[in-house]
Amino acid sequence: MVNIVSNEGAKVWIPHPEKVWEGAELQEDYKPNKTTLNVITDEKENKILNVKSEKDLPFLRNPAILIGENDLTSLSYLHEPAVLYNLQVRFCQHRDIYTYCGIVLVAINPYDDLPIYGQAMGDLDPHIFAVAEEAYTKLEREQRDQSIIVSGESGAGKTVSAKYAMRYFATVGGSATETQNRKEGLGQ
Ligand SMILES: Nc1ncnc2c1ncn2[C@@H]1O[C@H](COP(=O)(O)OP(=O)(O)OP(=O)(O)O)[C@@H](O)[C@H]1O
Repeated sequence: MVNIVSNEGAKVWIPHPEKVWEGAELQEDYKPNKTTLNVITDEKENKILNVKSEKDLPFLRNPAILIGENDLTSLSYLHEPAVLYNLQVRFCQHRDIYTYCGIVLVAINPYDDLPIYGQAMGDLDPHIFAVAEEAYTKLEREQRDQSIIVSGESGAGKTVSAKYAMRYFATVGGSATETQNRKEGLGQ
């Protein structure tokens, strides 16, 4: 994605050897004939970026009001640093491990037992139960098989996610069967 707005004062992401990305602010307007761009990082360090063409311009940061959105598609700028930062803010500040990206649910492995698999859950909150519920509702409404694809690297949490999806199905499916059994038991 090429950033179009590159004026002095623009908030950007620049590569960092350890943090991967760090926040910075342009100290001058970008002009096509320039090959460098002065920035000042959030740590107040002056840096000079090599900019041979528009393609080398740093990624623009999203406005602060959008940070922490529960759906990545709501972000004005959707690129690697924007995605990572949004997920980081949600997880580190609010312990939210789930974030939507459209119909995809992104899950961060918290390596911790969080109290997020109980009953209380907002309708719009991204959650593995919400994904399972959507599949189950469509299964019933459309009478067609549904698939949930769980992917990620080793240790990412695929088995645990699948387990919670199965727990949801067992709960809603189980209660329907129990209701049916009860009805049959009552001769209904
Ligand atoms: N939602 C979660 N909440 C708490 N801990 C989790 C969660 N997801 C994963 N973990 C932790 O991470 C460990 C690894 O997760 P999991 O076994 O699901 O990974 P995986 O993607 O299936 O790995 P592999 O591909 O190697 O089988 C779990 O044993 C658990 O300790």
